[in-house]
Amino acid sequence: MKNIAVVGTGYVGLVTGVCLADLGHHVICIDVDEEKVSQMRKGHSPIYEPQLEDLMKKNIEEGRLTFTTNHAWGIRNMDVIFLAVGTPQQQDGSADLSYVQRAVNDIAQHINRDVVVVNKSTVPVGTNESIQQYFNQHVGELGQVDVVSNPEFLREGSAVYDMFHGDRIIIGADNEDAALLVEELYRRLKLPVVKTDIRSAEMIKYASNAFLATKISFINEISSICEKVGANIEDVAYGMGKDRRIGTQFLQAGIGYGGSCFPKDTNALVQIAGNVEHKFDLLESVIHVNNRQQLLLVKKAKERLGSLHGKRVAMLGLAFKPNTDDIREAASVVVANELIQEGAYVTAYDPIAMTNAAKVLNIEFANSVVEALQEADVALIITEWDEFKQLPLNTYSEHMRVPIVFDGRNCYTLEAVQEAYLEYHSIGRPVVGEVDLNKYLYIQNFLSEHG
Ligand SMILES: NC(=O)c1ccc[n+]([C@@H]2O[C@H](COP(=O)([O-])OP(=O)(O)OC[C@H]3O[C@@H](n4cnc5c(N)ncnc54)[C@H](O)[C@@H]3O)[C@@H](O)[C@H]2O)c1
Ligand SMILES: O=c1ccn([C@@H]2O[C@H](COP(=O)(O)OP(=O)(O)O[C@H]3O[C@H](CO)[C@@H](O)[C@H](O)[C@H]3O)[C@@H](O)[C@H]2O)c(=O)[nH]1
Repeated sequence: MKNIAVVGTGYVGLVTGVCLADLGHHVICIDVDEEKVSQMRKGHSPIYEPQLEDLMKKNIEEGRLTFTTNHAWGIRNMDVIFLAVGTPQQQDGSADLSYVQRAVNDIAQHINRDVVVVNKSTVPVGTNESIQQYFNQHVGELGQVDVVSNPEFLREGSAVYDMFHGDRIIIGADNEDAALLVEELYRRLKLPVVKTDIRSAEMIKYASNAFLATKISFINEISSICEKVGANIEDVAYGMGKDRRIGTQFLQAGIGYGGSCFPKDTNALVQIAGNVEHKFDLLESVIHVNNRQQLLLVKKAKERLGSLHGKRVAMLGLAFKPNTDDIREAASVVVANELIQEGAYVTAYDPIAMTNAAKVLNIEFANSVVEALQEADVALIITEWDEFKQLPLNTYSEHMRVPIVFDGRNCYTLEAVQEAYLEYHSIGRPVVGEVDLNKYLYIQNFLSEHG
């Protein structure tokens, strides 16, 4: 069992640290954020991620997992140092490597022996070679540093599960011994290992995310055509997915992909290609389709209601996907800002992500689905939380002023909706239960005037 430091305790760093500790290694997690570290020391996870907190507490209690803000304390005498700091998007779409540079500098100052540095941050091709050169120049006689690229493929919301059940572990290294050491760290997981050179490992990460994003934009384009030709996207995707060469996954049509990875990594890959004078037309289209898709519900609602000015809009869901509190690059942010621009009154509800959303959105937040739907003229479903999927469908008509729902995640079957009193618009499927808006509003006005 090894002594391991993990630098950066976000989604990737914390989950990696906790899981490596659970595999029996001694792990110290280092972060510059004092508040986060003090929470984690008490066994509290700063992020919402199923199973994570229980596993953290268990490994803290069993003495294999500690946390610090002190790089010197965390780095010295380690066998392996994992790097898992953020690589956010810059204005021009390229990856911001300043956190990586800072962390590499922090690590270099404290290395006092031979060590393997394993990079889990998603970085442009060639970055890990630059990191290797930096260590060669700055660590000197104190120890030999070998840099290994080990990109991460976990999904938020199922990060712990993915760590233990991933499809593959990618190890990109120029030094065979360093690659073997990293393989050994994960051996107990019994997962397929792909060993390659550093540049190919870096590219595998971007190409994988870009391919998955392409599948999503492709199915979203097909869904728009389905709406016009009278086909049903759910059946189309099911039928396509039955072909094993296509596969069933990532064919869920919706309001586009969000999150901290696909948007930034697709943009970064366009930049990486551009740097070597390759215009990545296909990926640029994928991004363009996604940007358009995120606004689809607002466009449809506007067309249906004439104008959204002064209308009460209930937004169900804010997280970029279920089972996470993350709203980075979430469609909800784009949708809410567009609704405000259109002059609508927006009330949103999300089971977990409202605290994060309140930091960036100037809208009203409700304490429940029912509170969000109260007197609404239209409801938009943004995230497919189970809570929304399991909602009795008459809840909409019982609480909304006009029961019109635009479902961006196809949460309900058309058969179920047909049974309910509801006008239902979804993605790539026919509209169900169209109400006569004029008659509806007339009755509503009559009732409010005459009690
Ligand atoms: N979030 C995901 O699902 C996911 C999945 C696969 C890969 N990735 C990649 O992994 C990397 C990390 O992503 P994330 O979502 O975990 O990031 P994050 O922003 O959630 O966390 C990064 C952490 O690093 C800390 N940090 C920054 N500089 C530091 C330093 N010098 N020393 C110590 N700590 C420092 C920050 O305080 C923060 O807690 C990114 O490159 C991302 O693209 C993310
Ligand atoms: O069929 C689908 C599948 C996903 N999505 C959307 O795509 C986005 C991303 O979803 P998902 O991939 O499940 O979540 P992430 O946590 O962003 O994980 C992706 O990004 C990570 C960071 O790089 C990688 O590690 C993972 O392998 C990769 O799946 C979300 O907005 C989803 O709603 C769809 O619209 N349709």
